[in-house]
Amino acid sequence: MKYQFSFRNISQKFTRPVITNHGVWEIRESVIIRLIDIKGKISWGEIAPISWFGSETLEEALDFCHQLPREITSEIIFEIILKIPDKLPACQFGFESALENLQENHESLNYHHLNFSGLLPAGKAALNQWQNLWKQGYKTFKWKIGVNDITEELAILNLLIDQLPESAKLRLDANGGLDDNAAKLWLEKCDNFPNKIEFIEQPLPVDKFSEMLELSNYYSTKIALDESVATLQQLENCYQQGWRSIFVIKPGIVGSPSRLRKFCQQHQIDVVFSSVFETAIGRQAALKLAAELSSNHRAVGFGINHYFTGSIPNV
Ligand SMILES: O=C(O)CCC(=O)C1=CC=C[C@@H](O)[C@@H]1C(=O)O
Ligand SMILES: [Mg+2]
Repeated sequence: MKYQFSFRNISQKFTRPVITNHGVWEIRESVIIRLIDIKGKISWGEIAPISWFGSETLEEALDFCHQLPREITSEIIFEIILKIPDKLPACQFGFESALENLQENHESLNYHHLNFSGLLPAGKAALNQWQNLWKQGYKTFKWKIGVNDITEELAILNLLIDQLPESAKLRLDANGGLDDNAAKLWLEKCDNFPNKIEFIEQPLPVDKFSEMLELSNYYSTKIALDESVATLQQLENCYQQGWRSIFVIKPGIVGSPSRLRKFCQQHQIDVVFSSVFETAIGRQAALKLAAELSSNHRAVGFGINHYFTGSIPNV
């Protein structure tokens, strides 16, 4: 079957910049791809790279799209997908999702059984943001650490824990921004609140795997790898090296959905699915995978709508 292929670079301004140890992120750019079959059926896909996490850059994704023909067959798309090198994981996700949408009625997808985690702003702004999310039904919150001075952040954590309702859970995400001593301080602190702190995400940089493995065996607070398992290759490597605590998987940048399915079906891992701040197009494809592969109770990190205003830009 022949398809008309087109793509468009879009950008969305965050209403509130995403501030992490990686820096201040103000504009989210991604590539929306569109396939139209001879009957006029339209299928969408989204390529939403996060290069500082280890995916390709937006420019590399656009170059890849530019070199493709405007009219392609499903065989060529499949061939393209097989040929997309692992260094273009966001393209793998975008094209394979678009092809899957052509092949099945994905509207039937039901992911309403998933619980969602709401992302709190870094710093003390979290103290007056959690209530709005709680009112919207969020019971799990994620708060960025390693952004401000540790003494200040530990004091804010005390206030957050005092304020949060009994049933609320808190995740802390350091984005690899702590050193060994700071990571131990945070873990010691969190071990005092075993029913409140769900896990600390990526406390140390990606090159400190063995230190994180050691910490995960020493403290009761769980550690979740995120940047360390950003692509399928890294995910497989960390598993082979013995990681059995939590894996944060960002479907939008991890790579091929079919390869991810295979990995999660082969290994019963403790997984948290996480957004890459994609539009509803990428979100739907990512939540489809989360609904299929979330074998446990952990909330999915897709509570980020308050980070954008308005609807998807028209593509
Ligand atoms: O995982 C979530 O709860 C929301 C998404 C999220 O926190 C992130 C998405 C993309 C890049 C980062 O800023 C951040 C993360 O590190 O997990
Ligand atoms: Mg993270």
